[in-house]
Amino acid sequence: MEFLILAVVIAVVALAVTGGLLLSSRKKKRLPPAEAPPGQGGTITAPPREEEPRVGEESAPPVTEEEPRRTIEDVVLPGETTAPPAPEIETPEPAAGRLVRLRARLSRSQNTLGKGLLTLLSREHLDEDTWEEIEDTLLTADVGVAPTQELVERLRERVRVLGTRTPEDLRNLLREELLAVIGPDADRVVHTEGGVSTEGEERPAVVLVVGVNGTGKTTTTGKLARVLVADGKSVVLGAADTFRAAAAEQLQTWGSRVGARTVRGPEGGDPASVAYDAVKEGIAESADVVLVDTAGRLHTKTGLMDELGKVKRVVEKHGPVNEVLLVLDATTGQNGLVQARVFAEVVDVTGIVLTKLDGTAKGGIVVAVQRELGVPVKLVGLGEGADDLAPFEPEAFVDALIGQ
Ligand SMILES: Nc1nc2c(ncn2[C@@H]2O[C@H](COP(=O)(O)OP(=O)(O)OP(=O)(O)O)[C@@H](O)[C@H]2O)c(=O)[nH]1
Repeated sequence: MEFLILAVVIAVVALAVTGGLLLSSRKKKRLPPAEAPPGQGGTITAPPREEEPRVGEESAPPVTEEEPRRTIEDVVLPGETTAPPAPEIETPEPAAGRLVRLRARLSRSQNTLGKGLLTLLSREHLDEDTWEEIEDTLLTADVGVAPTQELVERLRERVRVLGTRTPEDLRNLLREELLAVIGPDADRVVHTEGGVSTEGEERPAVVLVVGVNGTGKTTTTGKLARVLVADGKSVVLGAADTFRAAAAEQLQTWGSRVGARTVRGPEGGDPASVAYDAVKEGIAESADVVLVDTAGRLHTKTGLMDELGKVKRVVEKHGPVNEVLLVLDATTGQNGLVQARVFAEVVDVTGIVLTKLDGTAKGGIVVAVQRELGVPVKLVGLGEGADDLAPFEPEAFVDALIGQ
């Protein structure tokens, strides 16, 4: 019995010893080969944790970035700097007469408003139905309710007095009445006369460009710079729309094409400070005009008011703002009028720029927006081309509409 107990004890001890040996040999296998760092006499040091291979990395070949081969021209010697090639300065088209040159772009308004009205007025019997159609044509072209009623009233009166109507008579009559409702005598000049700054220095004229993002505001600012350069003015641009990084980039590209410097701020920075710096730069450069592109997020009226109000106040530290141009997209119709109202409550708008008039039959918006704000349309956008922004001339506009 004693022998039996002794044999069992020996067997258990033997098993325990063998198991222990096996475990220790496995652990050793997982350790990396021992390294003897210089001067440490073969002390085993485990590599730092992050150097242990991670899942999926064991089989991947080490990534070695191959340096691109440089030619002798690429090597920059100490003291040398690489300057980007200077952009070619363009000569913009003269601003005068652009509307006449671009008149064909008004073809959609021409067909619905101009030719549509002429066809209706030429009917032999101008009965109530025809007058209703004339009214509808004007309303469809976004002329607005009150101006439409006035215009129809005037046309009825004059047609009655006229008696017999030749096509020529009708054309002249319509031309005169459309012109009267647009306002031939309004001041449509973009005022760019400089002055004297609060510090007594020569000061450039300052034009703030406001409007909802997406109406073509930044492009319009860039195109307006070209109009001014074409008129012999030197321009500095202020990229105060700091909420859209691409806007500053876009504006700078427009500026560089006509040699106008663009003052930018950090993305999301204070628009008022960019506007202030732009005017400061304009004074330092003795520029004629500083054009400031502002941000137009219409999220809340108070937010907009705070932001635009601040930009204007800060800029006015240098001297008064000459123009506040409101950019509106002509294709948005009534929505554009709502925007116009909000902006007019926030800043004193002095002129309207109607963009995308080339893509709409709603040329009558010119009348409606002027009525809404009591402010003249000064410029119209008639295409995506760099020189497709034209000073608004009522005569040329009406002639284009009725095909003269
Ligand atoms: N057809 C036409 N396109 C225009 C006109 N004015 C601007 N555009 C185009 O409208 C497109 C959209 O412009 P927007 O989205 O308003 O861009 P943006 O000019 O940077 O405007 P912001 O967002 O205010 O900075 C651009 O491709 C412009 O070239 C115009 O008068 N006619």
